Amino acid sequence: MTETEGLFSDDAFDREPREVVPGVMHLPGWLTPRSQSWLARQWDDWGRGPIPPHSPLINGHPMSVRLTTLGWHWDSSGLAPRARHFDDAAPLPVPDWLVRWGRKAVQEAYSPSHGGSWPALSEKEVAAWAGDYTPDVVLINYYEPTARMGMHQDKDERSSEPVVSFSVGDTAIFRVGNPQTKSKPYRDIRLASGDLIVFGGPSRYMFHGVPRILPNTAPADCPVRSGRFNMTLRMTGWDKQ
Ligand SMILES: O=C(O)CCC(=O)C(=O)O
Ligand SMILES: [Fe+2]
Repeated sequence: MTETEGLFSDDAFDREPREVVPGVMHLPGWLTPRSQSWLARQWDDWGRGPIPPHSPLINGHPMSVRLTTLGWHWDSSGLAPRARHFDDAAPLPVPDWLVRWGRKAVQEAYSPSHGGSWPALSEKEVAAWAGDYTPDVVLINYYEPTARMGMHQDKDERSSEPVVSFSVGDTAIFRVGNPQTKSKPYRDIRLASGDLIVFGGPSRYMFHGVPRILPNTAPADCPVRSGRFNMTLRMTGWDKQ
């Protein structure tokens, strides 16, 4: 990015909650530094679980991120209760505290106080809906500063409830696309450490990706010294039986 682009990008002005496009709410700095540290520490514990961080293959090529999951296993063929390539291990469960964070995220992101055009519900209606939000799968990605993620849709879930995404560590350029194509129109926004983004409704199946990580941009007190974690909470709508 040139200096001029940096000066005039949307984010240079605005670290307030905002609707990026209908259904996509960005709440900068939503996680406290303490919560960010907590999440970073969990990665170490989760990584020692039955499914160690690994780079799934997409069309035979390893992704540049390292991934582990909670609740369900993910690979390019979709979600499964057990991990074929890891001795059929079952992932660790989604902890209750993370479900609660997901509910709070949905409630706050879609609060009418932020002026989003979707879902056009009252505060009370949003609270009732958010109270039922029960994510049963979490994908946790670690990006080295050189890692990226190509444009894709999150569509392995049957449920169309929103995706809740938390970021910790270096800032990412996050590409908010459209539901039809991997190409334009899209908008690039910065997801910094502690940012929350929620995408649902008309944007639940938008294409999105991470074209770039901005190295050495994590806050000084962030326990992630290099690179970035992102975790996405989702409801699968699938039954394990
Ligand atoms: O790292 C991000 O912000 C996005 C991750 C993502 O799109 C995914 O895990 O499906
Ligand atoms: Fe995604």
